[in-house]
Amino acid sequence: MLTFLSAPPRIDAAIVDLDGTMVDTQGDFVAALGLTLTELGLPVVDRAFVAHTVGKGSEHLLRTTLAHVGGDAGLYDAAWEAYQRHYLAINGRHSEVYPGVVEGLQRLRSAGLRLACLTNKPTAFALPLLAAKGLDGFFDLVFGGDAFARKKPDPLPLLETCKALGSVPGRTLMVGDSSNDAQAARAAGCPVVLVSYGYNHGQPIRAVDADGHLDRLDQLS
Ligand SMILES: O=C(O)COP(=O)(O)O
Ligand SMILES: [Mg+2]
Repeated sequence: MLTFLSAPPRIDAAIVDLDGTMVDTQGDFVAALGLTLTELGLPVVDRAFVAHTVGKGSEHLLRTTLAHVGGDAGLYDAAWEAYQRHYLAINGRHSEVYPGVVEGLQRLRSAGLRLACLTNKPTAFALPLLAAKGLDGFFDLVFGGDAFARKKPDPLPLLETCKALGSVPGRTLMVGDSSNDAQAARAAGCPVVLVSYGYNHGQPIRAVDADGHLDRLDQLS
């Protein structure tokens, strides 16, 4: 499965990140934040701001956005209610599956691996997005950022996902797009490969320690 690595580990299962790895969701984040900020009478944010800020969950994105546009921290609860409402209404409308993702997931499944999607996005956003993009059928399990007590880059969500998959971390491949995924994988003891086209807080992904870097998920072979 990881023949592009010099010493490929044996893999029984894979954990795949969602935003920036399988689906380019930047447009959904910009749209839902725009509707939320407009409702609150605040200025909107652009794509570049979202690309730098996304990755540590929706609560972090919203708090950072409010601070960036000069919104009072006391607005957070109202903003969170509005953001969830708007995000669920537009979920997937401004998002695209990256080239090679379907083929890559098909390869992982044909290799007999159990698959989980593990994202920092709330589970209630992740499930309908995967379904809308026709990706839900690939996954035995889907866990969002609210599924466990801590989010990536903490290793806890990976360790819990390995347990749920019935697979040991050393044989469970993490596929992600950011240092959150890589740090969580390293701390959990999972091999990790990173895609080159995602968000990674606006930083170069090849500088992030990983077992390999891919330009498309169908390079997994
Ligand atoms: O919602 C986010 O902040 C990013 O989610 P991800 O873990 O799927 O990249
Ligand atoms: Mg990601």
